[in-house]
Amino acid sequence: MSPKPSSPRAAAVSLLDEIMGEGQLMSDLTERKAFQRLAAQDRAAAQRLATQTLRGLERADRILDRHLRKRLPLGIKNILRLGTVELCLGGDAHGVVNELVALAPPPKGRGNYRGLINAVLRKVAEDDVRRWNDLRIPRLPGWLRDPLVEAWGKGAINAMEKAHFTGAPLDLTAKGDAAELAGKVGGTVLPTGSVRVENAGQVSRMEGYEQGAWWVQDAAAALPARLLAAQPGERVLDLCAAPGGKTLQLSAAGAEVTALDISERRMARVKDNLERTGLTASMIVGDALEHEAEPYDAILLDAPCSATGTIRRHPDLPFAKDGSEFGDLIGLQAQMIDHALTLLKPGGRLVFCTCSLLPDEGECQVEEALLRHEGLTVDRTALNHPGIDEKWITEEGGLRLRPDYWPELGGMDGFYIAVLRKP
Ligand SMILES: C[S@@+](CC[C@H](N)C(=O)[O-])C[C@H]1O[C@@H](n2cnc3c(N)ncnc32)[C@H](O)[C@@H]1O
Repeated sequence: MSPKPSSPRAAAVSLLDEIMGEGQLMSDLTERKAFQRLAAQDRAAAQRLATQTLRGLERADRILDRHLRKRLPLGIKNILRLGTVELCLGGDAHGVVNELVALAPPPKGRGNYRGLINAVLRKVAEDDVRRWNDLRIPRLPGWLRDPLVEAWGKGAINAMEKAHFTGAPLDLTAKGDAAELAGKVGGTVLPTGSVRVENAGQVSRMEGYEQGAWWVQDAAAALPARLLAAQPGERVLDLCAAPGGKTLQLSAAGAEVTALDISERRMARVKDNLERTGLTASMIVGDALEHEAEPYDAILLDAPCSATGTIRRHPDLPFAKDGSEFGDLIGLQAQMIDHALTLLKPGGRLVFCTCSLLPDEGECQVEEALLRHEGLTVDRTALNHPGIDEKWITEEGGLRLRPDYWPELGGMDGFYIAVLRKP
């Protein structure tokens, strides 16, 4: 069931239905016309409701299991999940229950979902709200938890799940001076140079947005371009560029940047971002594997990947995906590394990175690239950057970033980064 998104709650339930029922990602769904027809504040509210429901889904299901005797259609279950999470997070019972009851179809024959939703949510409001904080931190689904436990151990995964449940603050990259920006937006400068803002409101209303003084970019996602350390006038290729956070960093460093991405729709966002910030880059819509050009001084390859490092910000991913596409992505990443090396000058540097927690998309890719390409080396000295903890450096000389790092500062996205040097 997919109610018309006439209100934030209706839109949030539709998002949940399509994420869990059809394997769609929230970032794609929120760009659709039906969603865009909502007012800006309703869109934000719907996303917030769907996001908090996904973060608390396991807890909601544990509570609901005590009240439900039979399997329900996904749409009805999602109404109950959203209501349970809202009530447990302090939502007003009267308003929440009444509106959610109306989202179910009217009673027909023996099916009365409205009556069921009303009865169950009222019980939740009376009996279960106080239990919420005693329930365990929601776990990742087995298809993702198992390989991650194998890679990083149970303790680390528990800590990552805590970070996923907590969510993420807003991180900005300054076009100019980070300390000055932090002062203007009421943020703090992180050890690696990003600016972190707690409890930020609407991004487009923040100081400096219109002037393009900064862009939104997680602290971990800002590191690949920092480690590439582009010099003024260098020819740099951003091989999978959209929506363009790293392109902006390379351009702000004074490099002559070519930004390439296969997606025309996503490249339009690179264009918007360049316009807002007053930065420049040549833009190409095309397949990275087919790109030919004069050799570049440096290449940044932020390859398409499982995005499992971004679950703090995108809690829909574990519910929309099941890992079946990851094998193809791993193959594509290796092909991209090989092709990127053909586009690089001798002595040039290739920064390979993925926002993934899976070693197959990080450490293993680099180990295998070193075996395939004689003379290719990992530049460990490039990791000599403020804020980088030695413990993050991997055996092969890359950088492993995880959501459970910096817990006292508010965490970071999961990422893998390595700076490779062509012989
Ligand atoms: C991780 S995202 C890049 C994020 C970007 N670097 C940033 O910082 O904003 C990966 C990108 O790879 C692009 N992509 C996927 N397959 C590609 C291909 N064969 N050639 C070029 N780009 C591709 C996707 O469209 C997506 O925008």
